Amino acid sequence: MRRIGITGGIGSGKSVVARLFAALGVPVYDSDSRAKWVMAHDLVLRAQLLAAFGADTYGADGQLNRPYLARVAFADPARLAQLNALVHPRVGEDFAAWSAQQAAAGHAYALKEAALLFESGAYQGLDKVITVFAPPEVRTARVLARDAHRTAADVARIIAQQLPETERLARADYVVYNDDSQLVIPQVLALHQQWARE
Ligand SMILES: CC(C)(COP(=O)(O)OP(=O)(O)OC[C@H]1O[C@@H](n2cnc3c(N)ncnc32)[C@H](O)[C@@H]1O)[C@@H](O)C(=O)NCCC(=O)NCCS
Ligand SMILES: Nc1ncnc2c1ncn2[C@@H]1O[C@H](COP(=O)(O)OP(=O)(O)OP(=O)(O)O)[C@@H](O)[C@H]1O
Repeated sequence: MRRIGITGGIGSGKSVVARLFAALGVPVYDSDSRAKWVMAHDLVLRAQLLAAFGADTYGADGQLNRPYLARVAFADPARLAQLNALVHPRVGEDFAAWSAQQAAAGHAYALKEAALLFESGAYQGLDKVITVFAPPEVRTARVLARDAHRTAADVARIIAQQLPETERLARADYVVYNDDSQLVIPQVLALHQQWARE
């Protein structure tokens, strides 16, 4: 089974494109939601996060205090690197177990959706990588329309902490253009037809 990564900057349309592949029956692993799951359920990781980020990391209900962690992590690259160093290896293990199940189920390929596929090194375990492209101004407008709690400054800071668009495009095996320059569904269908039968 081929393991294909799908990445792109915040608001590029990774989730929309991943949902199109899912509609075609392709298994999709969402790194963002799985990262939050392991942060909430892995007891060793919980202890590490509490030691690194303090008691406010989890609320009284035991749930991850995402606004607190976002504020601390996104304000300081060193703290963000510390968070990533704790979380990403666990997400890698979780993905390995998940993708083995998909291979056993007989799928021709599976997708791993991750905002930080290159930044986290997770691309190394994959056969190919798709980058979903949209220019920063389009991505910012989409995120502001989607996330009421985010300001333009928040989005700019997150974009600044992510890989430059040019590098994400150069390192991709395939690009899905989600910048209104062309329809997205035909691009997804063309890639699916290439992998579904191999
Ligand atoms: C810090 C957290 C709790 C903030 O959660 P919150 O729901 O407020 O933001 P969300 O997860 O939607 O992130 C918003 C956007 O920021 C970007 N982003 C997320 N995590 C990171 C990160 N570690 N480094 C840089 N950018 C990131 C992504 O583009 C994401 O779409 C969350 O981002 C997190 O747990 N990050 C660490 C785990 C991780 O790296 N997840 C991504 C897996 S690839
Ligand atoms: N081509 C498009 N036209 C209009 N809206 C779009 C388009 N593509 C995505 N969107 C919208 O833009 C927002 C961002 O898309 P999506 O959530 O798929 O991006 P993402 O890359 O997964 O973002 P994040 O990194 O924040 O998870 C969503 O509200 C989505 O509905």
